[in-house]
Amino acid sequence: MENHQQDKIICSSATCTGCATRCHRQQKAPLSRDEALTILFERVRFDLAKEFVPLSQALGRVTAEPTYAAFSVPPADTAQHDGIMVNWEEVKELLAGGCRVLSENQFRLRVMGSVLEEPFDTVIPLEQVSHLADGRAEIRALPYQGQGIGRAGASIREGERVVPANYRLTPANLAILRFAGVERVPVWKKPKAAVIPVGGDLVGPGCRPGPGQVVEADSILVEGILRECGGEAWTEPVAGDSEELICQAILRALPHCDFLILIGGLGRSGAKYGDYTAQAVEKLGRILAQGMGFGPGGKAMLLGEIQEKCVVGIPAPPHAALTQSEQYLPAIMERFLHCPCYERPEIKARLHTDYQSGVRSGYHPHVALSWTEEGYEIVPVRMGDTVDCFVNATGILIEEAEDRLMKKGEPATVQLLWGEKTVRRRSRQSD
Ligand SMILES: Nc1nc2c(c(=O)[nH]1)N[C@H]1C(S)=C(S)[C@@H](COP(=O)(O)OP(=O)(O)OC[C@H]3O[C@@H](n4cnc5c(N)ncnc54)[C@H](O)[C@@H]3O)O[C@H]1N2
Ligand code: MOO
Repeated sequence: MENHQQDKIICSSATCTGCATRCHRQQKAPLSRDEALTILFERVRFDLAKEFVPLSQALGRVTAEPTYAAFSVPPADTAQHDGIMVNWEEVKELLAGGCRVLSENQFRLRVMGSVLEEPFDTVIPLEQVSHLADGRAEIRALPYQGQGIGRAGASIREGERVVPANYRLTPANLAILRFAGVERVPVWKKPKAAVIPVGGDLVGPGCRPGPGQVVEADSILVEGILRECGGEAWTEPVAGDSEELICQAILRALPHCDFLILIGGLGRSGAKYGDYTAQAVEKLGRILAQGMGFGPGGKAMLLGEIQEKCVVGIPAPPHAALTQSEQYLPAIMERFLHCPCYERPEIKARLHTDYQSGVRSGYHPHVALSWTEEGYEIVPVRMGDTVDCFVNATGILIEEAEDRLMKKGEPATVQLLWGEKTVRRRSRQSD
């Protein structure tokens, strides 16, 4: 198990970088996000039940099975335009005999959408027909056989697969399902997550924090990301700083959710310094990975399992919660829903300043982008729980290498938080 807390040689230094102890914490490379998720996905089940929902409630839901057309559309052969229905063989013979005039019983005037009538098999559009005063019709040329007919099932065939399984339903999908006679669709039940903030220093929403206190805000971030991915999430009361209180909160929430998110109490010094979350997870289940790659916050990130359910520990400093939640939670939701949850286009851009990646991991900070004549430039935002980081950032800088000084002007990968229209509109003025 890659759990640093179980290493035998471990120092108690608060700063775990480059010290002389050479403990296991320094010698082991942290797991990457993908390695940690692979361990989680191997050990924990991510099963969801199916449910049928009416089309009116199916937007954005993910299909659990393919859906098939209940009937053919159109249900019968129909005229594709206003015109006259004719029998093609009869018209051919008339024209061969040098006559272009049809008597009243040789055609029928019909509007678009009219069902084809025996013995007719072709529709000549009105624009190509002259009506004579005596009720007869004159045509100009021989149409091709079957011209102007929309065949039964030409749009949709009865039994045809309309939407495959594991497909997130769009408005267009709902329209074609309705057209094909499907009114209830099988979808995966939304993955349900209970969120438990941990910390005696937290005060509720709308409260003014006193010295040493902070408003509990990480849960609304986590809930929002989960909902954007198609999940259902709610926040439990804050758990105080003790193993027992955290265990009680976990056991209260666990029966009602598919997976559990704990926020905070994950400091690497553990219980010795008042952080009990990892200890509580170990007491009730097991830690599968802790202390993963890329900062901010990766050192405290935890994945575990309690009663066969996935447990995620998110570091609490808000910018760390932001970074880690955005990188882990959509991946977990994708595992539940078998379909992409959060797609961010990646671009290459040039660094406007030097950046230092994490000492024992990579770096995924939020950044602003500046749109210039030569393309995008990556401009830092003010880190931490700042408006700059939470509002003005338009991308995430992706650097996997550890302990690397990225130099000004160097190309780097950025995940865009929006499409380019928004990113350019919010383009940061760089100096
Ligand atoms: N001895 C060490 N201490 C710490 C280390 C370390 O390596 N050695 N790493 C630091 C780093 S880096 C991180 S990241 C944090 C991980 O912190 P926790 O997840 O344990 O966070 P807490 O201690 O519970 O809280 C930190 C801070 O965040 C604010 N906070 C907490 N909960 C919320 C919430 N729900 N909403 C908004 N803000 C929240 C609050 O100001 C807390 O004081 O560990 C460091 N320590
Ligand atoms: O891991 Mo933390 O880098 O202070 O947020």
